[in-house]
Amino acid sequence: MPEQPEMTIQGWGPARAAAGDTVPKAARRYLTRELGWTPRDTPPVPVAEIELAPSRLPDDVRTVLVGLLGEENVLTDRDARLRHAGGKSYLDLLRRRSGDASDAPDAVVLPGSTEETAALLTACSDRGIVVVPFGGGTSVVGGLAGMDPDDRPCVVVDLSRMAGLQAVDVPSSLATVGPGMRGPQLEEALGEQGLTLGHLPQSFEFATIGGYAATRSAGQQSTGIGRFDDLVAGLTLATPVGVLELGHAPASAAGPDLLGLAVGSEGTLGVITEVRLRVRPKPRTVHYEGWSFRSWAAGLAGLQRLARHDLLPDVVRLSDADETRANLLMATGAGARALRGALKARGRADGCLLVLGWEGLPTLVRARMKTAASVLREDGALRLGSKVGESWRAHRFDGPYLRDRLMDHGLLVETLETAASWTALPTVYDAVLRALRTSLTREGKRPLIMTHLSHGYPTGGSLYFTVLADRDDELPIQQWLTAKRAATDALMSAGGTLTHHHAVGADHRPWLEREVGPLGVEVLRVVKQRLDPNGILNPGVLLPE
Ligand SMILES: Cc1cc2nc3c(=O)[nH]c(=O)nc-3n(C[C@H](O)[C@H](O)[C@H](O)COP(=O)(O)OP(=O)(O)OC[C@H]3O[C@@H](n4cnc5c(N)ncnc54)[C@H](O)[C@@H]3O)c2cc1C
Repeated sequence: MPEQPEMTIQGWGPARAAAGDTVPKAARRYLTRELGWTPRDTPPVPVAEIELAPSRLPDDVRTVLVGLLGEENVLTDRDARLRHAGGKSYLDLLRRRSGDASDAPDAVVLPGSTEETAALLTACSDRGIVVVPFGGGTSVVGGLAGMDPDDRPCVVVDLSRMAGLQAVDVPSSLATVGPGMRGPQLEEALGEQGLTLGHLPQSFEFATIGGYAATRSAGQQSTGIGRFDDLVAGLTLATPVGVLELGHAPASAAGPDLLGLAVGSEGTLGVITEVRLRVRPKPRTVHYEGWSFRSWAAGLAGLQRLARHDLLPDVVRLSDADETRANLLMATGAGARALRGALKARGRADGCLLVLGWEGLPTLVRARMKTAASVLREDGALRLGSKVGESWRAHRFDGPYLRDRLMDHGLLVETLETAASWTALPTVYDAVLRALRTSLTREGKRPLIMTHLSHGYPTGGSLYFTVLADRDDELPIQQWLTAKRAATDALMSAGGTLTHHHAVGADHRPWLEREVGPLGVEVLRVVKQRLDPNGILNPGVLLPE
């Protein structure tokens, strides 16, 4: 199996790049002007200085776990515990960069099969040990916080030993995959058989199949191929009280959908130990292109019409005017200069950029593109060509690397997302911008909020906000918590969902009751009580305190 590189502890990627480790000049200039930002050096403390309390794993529990998994698969060393402390949200990174690893587990265990996982869950349940399933560690909602009201010792279950493509049923387009497998390795293995899964979130390089299923992830192509929920045909869930095998036939009317209950359970009901995925042939044609709309409202209207006529492409990404301007002004090179010039010449300097991606059989792609183009032109859209689309595609995984560099120089950088109906989208958009601007504006400092619509549906779409602001060096955590709380209240009041794809985690759980109602929360509690009677599975996430 291809190797899966280890993630750095205080940021994104396999290791911090030594060369070119600065904010590009154009971005520095633009952000200084926009934000009232004072660029300064705010590097992370050396990893060796991160504080870590001694492991609290009782000796007798360690002996039991070693008996089940082998000495080499029960780790209590500093490096293993630090690598499994929390996820990759802005707040996670702030903590790790400041030397705080108080959320690190007491031990990391690596089961190799469903049977071993089930046995370790029963052992931990019997002994009151908290268990947090861990995929790629890319949660941005505190999904790995391991917070337990009773402060019991905590074990992280790392699924990287279960990371293989186990079987492919080509006629049925089904692949059976270990939960710890990451996207690039899965795509490589499927590609050898002419197949693809096509799930491409921005965290693609490090997130895992089990993590996608546990959080109901959405990828950049989810408009075309569906969200991860749609790609899961079945899965195996190991719980402290037994193993559930869910999803056998291509479709079923045998009662309520238990598979749907496991997908999105965020490690609170069990550990996903195998996933059966719907795969497809690799596309024969791939075409990405850029368009420009005069305004955000015109862009939304254009996409809405495409959605109504079932003409949405596989990738849809409409940037608002602020995101378009920021991307154009921070981009460097001859291509970016030419695009800026062309847009200015055609009176579109303040317009909104739309990236569309089409994949599949050549004749179908051509026909879909032609029909969609005529609809978009009726809405006043201007075709910019494939260079713009290809440039976005080439850089689509760059964002998190730049985030590290911006954090090195005193910036707050975070994202949030929601989804709403076509009718509610403009109100949700306005409400979130207002809330973020109000909470992040201080003397001489204002935030830059860049928004795009991605993931189009017949009934609406998802909004994704990227927030940059000069960091409050005294109270950086409080600064973001205040803004996030205001934005979440605003988007829910305006008709948006609590989360379209980041999941609930620890950060969103105070709002879950508002999303599903008190009875909805009660139903989830009853299911958890049955599968996890001692409440050891990821106690700090999903369900409100
Ligand atoms: C830079 C960046 C970009 C991102 N972009 C996207 C995006 O485009 N789309 C998107 O949907 N998300 C995105 N995310 C969020 C994150 O990548 C997803 O939530 C992803 O699905 C998490 O996968 P993971 O393997 O890293 O899971 P982890 O972070 O390890 O875990 C996430 C949650 O799932 C649980 N879990 C993990 N594995 C299992 C398992 N086998 N069984 C049971 N529970 C399990 C954990 O306990 C935790 O609660 C992004 C995150 C970052 C940092």
